[in-house]
Amino acid sequence: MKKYTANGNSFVLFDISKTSISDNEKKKWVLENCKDRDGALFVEKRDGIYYMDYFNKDGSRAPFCGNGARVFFYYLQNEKKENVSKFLTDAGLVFGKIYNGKILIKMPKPSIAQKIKIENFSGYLLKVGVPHFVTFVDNVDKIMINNIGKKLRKKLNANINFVQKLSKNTIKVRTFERGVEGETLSCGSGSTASAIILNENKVKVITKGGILYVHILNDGFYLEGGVENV
Ligand SMILES: N[C@@H](CCC[C@H](N)C(=O)O)C(=O)O
Repeated sequence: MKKYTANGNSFVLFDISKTSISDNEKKKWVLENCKDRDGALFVEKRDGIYYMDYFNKDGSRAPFCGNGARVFFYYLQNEKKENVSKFLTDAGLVFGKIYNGKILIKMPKPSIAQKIKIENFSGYLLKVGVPHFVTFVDNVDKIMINNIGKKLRKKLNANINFVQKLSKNTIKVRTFERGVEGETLSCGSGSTASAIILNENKVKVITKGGILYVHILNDGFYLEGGVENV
């Protein structure tokens, strides 16, 4: 078992590519080893291609994790020395590349954002591999995220992102994550969902765990950030 953080989002990684274990065993490993972590990544191989199976710390499986995908790609490149450019997830095939020492992941194709109003918060519901609610607020630091974040997460069954616009293409984001049932230091798919709503070509996302960049290119949305081996 290895431990990583990616912009403050913390994971354990189990490489089971040479064996296979049941879903019940996976859940047991997650609950036993994720106490101080946000989630777990299982490295597997299916029909000759690497496959990322992601679990939140509460043992629930999620089809995708943006920061987790960066860790997964880092692990394949740097630890397993595998010269691969893509891997499978439950949200589809994901492409990765290394750019200036940072890991860039092409995010799953987002769904069309749906505008809603809930508990006095206007915002957008959209899926970037997993469901997100994005709401713009005046001061993100003033949000009582463990109260209102929790309430919205329950009502919408989504990850909840509170976003403050700092300049044309810089935002500050705090995320209440489903399956962690609390605020994480950053969320890759939540940062991407927030940048998609901002709708600029390159968005700097400031989170409690550090800085992420979301690039909006012709062929899709790319998430850039560091990975630390801890
Ligand atoms: N931290 C992740 C998202 C992980 C999944 C999420 N908690 C869910 O269950 O929807 C990220 O970086 O994208």
